[in-house]
Amino acid sequence: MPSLGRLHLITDTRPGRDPLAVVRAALSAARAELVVQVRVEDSATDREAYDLARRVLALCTSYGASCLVNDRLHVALAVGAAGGHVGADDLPVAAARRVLGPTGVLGATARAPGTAGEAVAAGASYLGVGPCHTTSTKTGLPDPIGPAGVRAVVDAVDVPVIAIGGVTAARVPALRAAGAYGVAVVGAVSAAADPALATAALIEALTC
Ligand SMILES: Cc1ncc(COP(=O)(O)OP(=O)(O)O)c(N)n1
Ligand SMILES: Cc1ncsc1CCOP(=O)(O)O
Ligand SMILES: [Mg+2]
Repeated sequence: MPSLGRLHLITDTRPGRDPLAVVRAALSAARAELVVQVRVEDSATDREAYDLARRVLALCTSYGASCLVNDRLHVALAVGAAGGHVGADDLPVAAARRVLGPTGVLGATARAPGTAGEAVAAGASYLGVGPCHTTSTKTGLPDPIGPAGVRAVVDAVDVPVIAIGGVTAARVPALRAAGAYGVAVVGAVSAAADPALATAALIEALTC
């Protein structure tokens, strides 16, 4: 399995956004270091998810970057993505592992050491841990766990921890100091005036 990239860009497909333009800009800055996770609204059809994932994967492939699909593992398999990401409302991790097979990249959401350990035992190859900070991109989330919460999970598992939720370049050093392998972002890139510049700043912060 190729090593996991440290910067995960999650697509923002809310109305009025242009996820492909953002992915193009981010790839131009991060190139093979980027992981793009295709995430669509729950209301999107499988056909819409498939069409976006196919386009994102083609862009990623041209830069040697990886593409994952959130929630809809059948879409990940259908387009030939590297893997997928599941959380509490999705397939259980063990079932997701069976769907993706032994070599697929499988991310699982966790915010506490206990559930993190269970996810790894069930087959997760990385963990998305958060929300680390307040986010305006997703509603209904529990309180942020901060870098200390990230550290607690990092100490409990032996897979890469990807910190998520309100991550900005300025917040990366504290998350890395807490042991995060990398970060996942929506707004820090998608809402930036210059998504390529914002991506470059995140990569710079991750490589310091
Ligand atoms: C890297 C990463 N971490 C966490 C999540 C959140 O997944 P989930 O809890 O299933 O919530 P949705 O994204 O499906 O709304 C993620 N997607 N990626
Ligand atoms: C999908 C998801 N899960 C936890 S926070 C989040 C969204 C993160 O978005 P942002 O980087 O804009 O805070
Ligand atoms: Mg999910």
